[in-house]
Amino acid sequence: MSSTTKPLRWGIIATGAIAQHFTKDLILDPSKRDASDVQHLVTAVGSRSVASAQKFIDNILSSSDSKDAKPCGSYADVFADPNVDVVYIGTPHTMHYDNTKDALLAGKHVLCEKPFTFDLAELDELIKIAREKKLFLMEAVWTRFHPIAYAVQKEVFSGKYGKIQRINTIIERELTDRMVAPELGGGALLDLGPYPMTMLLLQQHPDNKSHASPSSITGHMVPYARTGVDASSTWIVEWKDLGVAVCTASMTTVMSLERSVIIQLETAEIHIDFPTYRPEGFTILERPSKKSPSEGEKVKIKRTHVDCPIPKGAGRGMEYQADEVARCIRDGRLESERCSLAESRIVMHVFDEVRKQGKYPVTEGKAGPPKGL
Ligand SMILES: NC(=O)C1=CN([C@@H]2O[C@H](COP(=O)(O)OP(=O)(O)OC[C@H]3O[C@@H](n4cnc5c(N)ncnc54)[C@H](OP(=O)(O)O)[C@@H]3O)[C@@H](O)[C@H]2O)C=CC1
Ligand SMILES: O=C1OC[C@@H](O)[C@H](O)[C@H]1O
Repeated sequence: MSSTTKPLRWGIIATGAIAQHFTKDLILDPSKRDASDVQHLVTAVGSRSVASAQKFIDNILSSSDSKDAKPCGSYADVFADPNVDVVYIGTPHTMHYDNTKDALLAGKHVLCEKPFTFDLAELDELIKIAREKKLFLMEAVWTRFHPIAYAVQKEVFSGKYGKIQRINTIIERELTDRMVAPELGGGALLDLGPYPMTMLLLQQHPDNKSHASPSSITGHMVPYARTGVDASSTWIVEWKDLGVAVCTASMTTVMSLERSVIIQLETAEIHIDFPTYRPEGFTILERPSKKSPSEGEKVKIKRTHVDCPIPKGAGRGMEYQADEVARCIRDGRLESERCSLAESRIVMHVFDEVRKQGKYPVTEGKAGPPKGL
């Protein structure tokens, strides 16, 4: 850590599971992951109860440079704190819009958990406010910053295996109460769907900020009997000239499958390991020729496994996105190129369409029913 680096001062909103994971990674020494140009400090923690904020500080921050973070018994107190530069939002989905909006209106930069918002209309409003107020805004798509994301893109865009023909990507996780609560925007699509979409977009858009919307979206949802949200969703997305992708997000089964993504190129397949949200390796399977084998012919496939671990000294892998936020804010950039708002917009647009076709139930959350139902 360079002593001249000015720390970015974070306010953490909510004290739940992911806010804890993120904050533990955030306070790790950046120089241990070759990120000596940034420094992070947590200056405030906001919760619906001040006791919970204090407990979070005691458990997570007490032996760090951030030990003096202020416990706040409301999110509003964090937004109003002059010692906070950027707010991390770790509340349930249906609160992301209100929380992000309040933070932006209070003049804070924002990093918000996935899914960014409940629908595209909400996201567009947030982008408008951020641009008007010249504030940084990004969805916390941590996988985009993992070593494997860069390594797979390098293989795909090298051109040596030809163009992408198809992508097949799947995520499966055991459900929790939050994940099936309609009023919290529960369901497989919104909770898990961002990961297949990230895997897909990383391979489709080398510049990470294409504005092209898919030429077709077809969605199917299987309801979860107890609450009516989607227990699993499958959607097919197609871009002109970019091949077709089949994505699945499911809470019905949890299998130890061998791969989370299959990228089929003209002369090779790339299989990315599980789990879809944090893979650390992939296999390249090269075919000897583009032609189909003749009957009885044994095709020799060359298999190369590539390890891409989150390096030792790093945490769970949530800190890389925080480094990106710090660099963007330091350099006066209002948006990340690697995790662009255009890509988040495509995700929300696809989800809106899948929910419409899959007949996702009207939510009682603050965000209201998905537009178009
Ligand atoms: N990037 C990633 O890898 C992950 C991202 N996520 C995303 O993070 C968000 C939160 O998920 P997660 O941390 O698992 O959820 P939790 O239920 O563990 O935590 C959510 C927190 O939000 C606050 N909250 C405010 N209002 C409510 C409410 N009505 N009901 C419940 N909690 C409320 C609470 O904090 P308090 O009491 O302090 O106010 C609560 O602890 C989700 O949008 C999810 O998609 C989740 C897991 C992984
Ligand atoms: O974002 C997520 O990634 C990891 C999963 O365990 C979690 O349920 C989900 O919200």
